[in-house]
Order: sequence, then C-alpha cells, then structure tokens
Amino acid sequence: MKIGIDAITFDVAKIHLPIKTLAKTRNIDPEKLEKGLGLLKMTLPDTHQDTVVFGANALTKLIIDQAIDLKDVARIYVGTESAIDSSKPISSFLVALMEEEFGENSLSECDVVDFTFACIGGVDAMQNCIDFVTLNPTKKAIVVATDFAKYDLNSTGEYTQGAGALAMLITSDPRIIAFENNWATSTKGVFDFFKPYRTISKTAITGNETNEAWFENLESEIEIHKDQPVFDGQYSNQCYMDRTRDAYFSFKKLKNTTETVYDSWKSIVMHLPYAFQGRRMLSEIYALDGSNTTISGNEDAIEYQNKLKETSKSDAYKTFVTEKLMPAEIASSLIGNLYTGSIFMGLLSTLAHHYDTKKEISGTTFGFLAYGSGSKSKVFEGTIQPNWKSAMTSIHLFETLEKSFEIDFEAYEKLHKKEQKMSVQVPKSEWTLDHIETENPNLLGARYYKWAE
Ligand SMILES: CC(=O)CC(=O)SCCNC(=O)CCNC(=O)[C@H](O)C(C)(C)COP(=O)(O)OP(=O)(O)OC[C@H]1O[C@@H](n2cnc3c(N)ncnc32)[C@H](O)[C@@H]1OP(=O)(O)O
Repeated sequence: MKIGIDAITFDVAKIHLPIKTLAKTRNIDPEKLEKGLGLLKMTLPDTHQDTVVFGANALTKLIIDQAIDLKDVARIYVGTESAIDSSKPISSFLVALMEEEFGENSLSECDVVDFTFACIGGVDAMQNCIDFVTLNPTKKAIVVATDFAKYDLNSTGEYTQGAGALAMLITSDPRIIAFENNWATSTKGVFDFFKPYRTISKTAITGNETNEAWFENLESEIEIHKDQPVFDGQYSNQCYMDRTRDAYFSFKKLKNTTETVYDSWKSIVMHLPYAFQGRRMLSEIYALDGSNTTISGNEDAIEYQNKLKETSKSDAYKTFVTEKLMPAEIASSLIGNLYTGSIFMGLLSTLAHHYDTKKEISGTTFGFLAYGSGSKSKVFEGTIQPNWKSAMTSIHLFETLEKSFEIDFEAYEKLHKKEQKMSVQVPKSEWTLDHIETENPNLLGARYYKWAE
C-alpha cells in the first residue's frame, strides 16, 4: 500500500525586503549573499500575522481546494519551533479557527498536537501521520508546518529570515508522492541553535535591590521570551553536515546497498535555512559516496577540508547541483528560512519547477535530507506518483511569490522592532490576528483571530 502526500498548500508572508537593500545597509558585499548563499528576498510577517495565521491560512486553503470533508480527517499534526504559547499548541488554535469556518464540532474527534524539534518538527509530524495512515488507510491526516524565522538585527542570521506555512494532506494512494518505509535517523544533543528561556534580574530593571513587585512579577528574575535564537552559525553548519552525513549512511545501511544512493534520486530535497545550504553541505556526502571518490578517510583534517572544497568547486559537482538540488532552491531564494516548512517548500519548489517547465517526473525517486538543530537528521525517500500534475494545477507557487510586496529598510526595522502598529498591507481573504487580551485576568494573553473578507 502506498502512503504519502496527496495535496499541498502554502501561505508565505506577503511582504519582503530585497537582500540587496539589507546588504547595502549592513555594508555586506551583495554578491556574497546573492551568489554565495543564494539569497534574493527575505519575507517577514505583517503586524496582523503570526504562526497561527500562516498555519490557518494554509490549512483553510487545503480544506477548500481539496474539498476535504473534515469528518475524514483523523489528525492535524503541526510542526513548529515558533509556538506562541508554552502550553496551548498552535494546533488547538487551528481547530478553533477551522470550526469557526467549517462548522461547530467539525473537528471534535480529530487528534491534534504540535511537534517541536527545531526545523525537523514538521518531518517528525509527517512521519507520525504516515505511520498512522499505514495502520488506518481509509483515514486522512494533515500536517501543518508553520514558522517565523526571526534573527537579531546585525546578526549573521539576519539575512536568512523568512515566514510562512505549508499544509499537506497525508493519505493512502496519494497523488503527489508515496514514501518508502526506510527512515534513517542521526541524533546528538548539542547547542548549535536554540531558543532558551532568558532572564533579566529585576534589580537591573528597577535599580532597586528589594525585590518589590514589578508589574505583578514577584520573582527577582524577569523571564524573557524571544523569537530570535541563540546560535553559532559555523558550528550549526558543522552539526548539519555531521548529522545529515550520518543519517545518509544509516539510510544506505537500511537499504542494504553498496550503490551510490544519491544516483538513484532524481531530486534531492534538503532542509534549506537559506537557498544554498544544501549545495554547500552536501559535497561531503557526494564525495564519500561517489564511485570515483578522491577521499580515503585517512587524510588529516586540513587535507580533508581541502579535498571537500575541491569537490564542491568541480564541474561534476556543479552539474550535480543544477540537476538535483537547484529546483528546490528557487522558492527558498525568494522567501528565506521557513524552519519546519523549508524542506516541504523545497519539495513544492521542485514540483512547481518541473510542472512549469513541463518535465515528466512520474515514477522518479526523490531523496530527502531533513535537519533540526539541537540536533537531528532524518533521511528518507519517496516516489513521484502518476497523478502528481493534477495536484499542482491550483498551486501557482512562483506567480504568488512574484506578487510579494517590497518594503524599504526603514519599514523592515520598524516591523522587526515591533514599532510598526498598523498593517503594511490591508489583509484580504485571510486569517488575521485581531487582538490579544490584556484586561480579563482569566484570559490574559489569549490571542483572538478573525477572517478578513
Ligand atoms: C537555523 C536552521 O534553520 C537550522 C539549520 O539549518 S542550522 C545550519 C545553518 N545555520 C543557520 O542558518 C544559522 C543562521 N545563519 C548563519 O549563522 C549564517 O547565515 C551562516 C552560518 C549560515 C552563513 O554564514 P556566513 O558567515 O554569512 O557565510 P559563510 O559561511 O562565510 O559563507 C559565505 C559563502 O559566500 C561565498 N562568498 C563570499 N563572498 C562572495 C562573493 N563576493 N561572491 C560570491 N560568493 C561569495 C563564500 O565563498 C562562501 O561560500 P562557500 O563556502 O560555499 O565557498
């Protein structure tokens, strides 16, 4: 029995800052960002948008476009690392909004939960849903991956920001892609990128040593939540390379093959925190699993790195990248990082590219290399199904991204610093964050959403 993705929808932030504008203001060589990292635009949420809004928009579109009867949906599992509450999951908000739109109690028997493991939570959610549908082939599950990749101003992550969501319908006999039951994992607990609870001492804020109540906070430490991560960029790259390499070779063992696995993949879809991360990180796997590898494993660290650099600059590797990785990069260049959604956006970008260029990819196998900081990689593969094109007719990925609204640097900084109070663009036919409760003590911080006609 085949299980996989039957339909995909997306909702990406509709405003963007051109990378050239950021490069100019930050005094960075634009060529480094455009040609070195593959960045063109970075999207960011408007004042009325958050991760619930993106997820709800993608999900509403999926339900309407695919005429899904919610009685058939047994699970809505969300992948996110941008939760807006430490207890109430985004999936709980989504249920409320979907019931508002599609009828009271229409999802009352649906199991919902959020999965958090940095950027790999969406893949974890999907693997779980696939297992569920394998056991219950008449049922359907939906995976939503929603995130806001926000980095500190002036940090090395600043040019990799992005925001949006994807929703995927998981069924038996899927139209788009069916996954094989080989999932290889590599895990190691590290601090490459994380979003810790932080504190500031009350004394530092009030200048007062006596721990007097401060806006009803009785603790001497004031807790701070930030969307921006603590991270070490180059170390996170090393963790990404180590985990994906180990998961790849575990996958090879699972398949019990001595052949070069990536040769059997028409396209390779990786987690893309920025467009060229995959091509920059994959050269090691390319060299190690290649039939004519020049790497023996006995080199010292410097020689090993030099050989990898040589490999990554070779014509053969460039051709490999153009054939197998480039289609997934196109959307990433125009969006930025979607954290949990990035790998699925890479899949959608690949499908849209082949659809728009009229390439037949039915029956070909795609390889997936997922990564989440902290850290974990999963490697798996799937086969494109004969009816994949019928699931692409309503997608319009690149046309939609083309319509993104350009903002200037001043507007970007105001949004980043939360100084912008009014929407930059008037919302239309989409969910919006209406207000956050500030008075009622039993509902303090409750977030309310509404549909903008
Ligand atoms: C966060 C997640 O989503 C989870 C993860 O994946 S973790 C792994 C990724 N980590 C992150 O995304 C964390 C946030 N990002 C960062 O810290 C940084 O953006 C980064 C570490 C990813 C990149 O760091 P950086 O210091 O800006 O770039 P750097 O590593 O020097 O690479 C610049 C590239 O541009 C190239 N370049 C520089 N100037 C150039 C020019 N004028 N023309 C063309 N290319 C140029 C360099 O040669 C280099 O490419 P190669 O190594 O492939 O040759």
